[in-house]
Amino acid sequence: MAKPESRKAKRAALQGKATPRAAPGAASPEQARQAPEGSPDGGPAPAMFGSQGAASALTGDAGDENATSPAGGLVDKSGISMDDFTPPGSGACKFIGSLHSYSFSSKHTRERPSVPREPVDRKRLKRDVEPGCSGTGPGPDKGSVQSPPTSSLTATPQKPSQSPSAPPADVTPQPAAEAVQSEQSDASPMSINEVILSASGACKLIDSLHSYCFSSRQSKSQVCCLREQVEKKNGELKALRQRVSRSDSQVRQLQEKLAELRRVSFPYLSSLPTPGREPARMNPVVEPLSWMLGTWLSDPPGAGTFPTLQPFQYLEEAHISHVGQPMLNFSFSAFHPDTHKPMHRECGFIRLQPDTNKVAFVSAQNTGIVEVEEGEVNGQELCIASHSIARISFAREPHVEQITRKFRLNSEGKLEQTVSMATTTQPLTPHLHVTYKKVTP
Ligand code: HEM
Repeated sequence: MAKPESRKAKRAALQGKATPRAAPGAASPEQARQAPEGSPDGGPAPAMFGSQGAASALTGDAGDENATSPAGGLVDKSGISMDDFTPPGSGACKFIGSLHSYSFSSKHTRERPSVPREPVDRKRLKRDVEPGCSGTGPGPDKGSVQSPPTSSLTATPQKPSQSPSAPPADVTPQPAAEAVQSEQSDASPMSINEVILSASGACKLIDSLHSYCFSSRQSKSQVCCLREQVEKKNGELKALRQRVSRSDSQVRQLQEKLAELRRVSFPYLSSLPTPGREPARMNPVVEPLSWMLGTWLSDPPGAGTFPTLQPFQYLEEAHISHVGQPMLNFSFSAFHPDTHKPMHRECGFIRLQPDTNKVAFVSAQNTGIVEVEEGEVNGQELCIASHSIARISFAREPHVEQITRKFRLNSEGKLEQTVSMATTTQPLTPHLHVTYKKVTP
């Protein structure tokens, strides 16, 4: 609520618009009474500019828009003229004046639209009725209080209470503070004045705006940079996808070609069991040898001996399987324990004479030997001895002349193989011993 004194001061200022405007130092006695005591020349010292009372004396009433300046200068719709904010000899005021220029232009710009905003209309209406309005219409003060602010620039950022460097509210003399309240509610150009007069606060505000502009520009350039990178990566991704797609189609073509070749070259392959098919049921004939089935790995490494040889070690994989036929298929592959280089290899079949425990062991070895061993299976032990041995014509000497083997499943569930042999130079002597651990069912 504006006190009567404040309203009176405003009314006086309003009336004073018809007369040449007084110089800042020649404010009305009432305004002079409101000025802070510390003012050097009784004029509008910076602290005094924070007082709405002083500002009111300079500019006239808030509702006095588009009034003509007494000096004949340009006056804003709100009654503000540039002269009001640029007292001679004040550097700060010049700076503030530039802000006012912005404020003015901003205000004009915002009021330029073809469809005027409601507050503007209301103000214009108020201006029109003011001179002839004595009782029924709103008076200058009343109208000012009811009118919403026409410019956000004139009110929000420039309130002393919101500016960190603005003079504290309790420093303002009481009448002036009341005037401030009155003028704030009017959203008059006085509000602009008030904030502009707190120069350091305005500077900080502008600085912060500058830094915002700068960081915004930086961010924009970073965003541009990132966009370029993203576009580049998208291009690369597209190229890679095309390559993958080409590769996929090539793989498909090769698979089709391979299938075609298989059909042409091996017409019978198409009838072979597929890998996903269930394993064949074991033929009952070979059931006494079922304990040998599986894939086995030497554990520990096999040990080799012979009178003519240095003892040696080896790794060996034994694979013993069936395909439903009355026999087992086997392959033994030995490797060097350090280099894993392939060494001795052999593969063949183990047959059982039906309804007996007689076993025939048929093997072909990479050393050029083919042999048949025969023997018996008893429980989980198979003992066999060479029945016939043949070799290639250029087989190395000394030639093996006799071979005996023993397979057994030990108490630990491991498979053991023991091999002895006789050569043209040595009698029957142990040559190999290896224990295998099962690695597949
Ligand atoms: C039943 C199967 C095998 C037979 C009949 C056989 C036979 C022979 C014979 C006749 C020799 C020559 C001995 C001499 O020079 O006095 C030999 C040597 C040798 N055997 Fe076997 N062997 C068999 C399995 C293996 C296995 C599984 C290994 C494991 C790596 C192996 C490793 C060797 C080695 C390292 C030598 C000495 C170097 C060589 O002559 O290559 N043998 N073997």
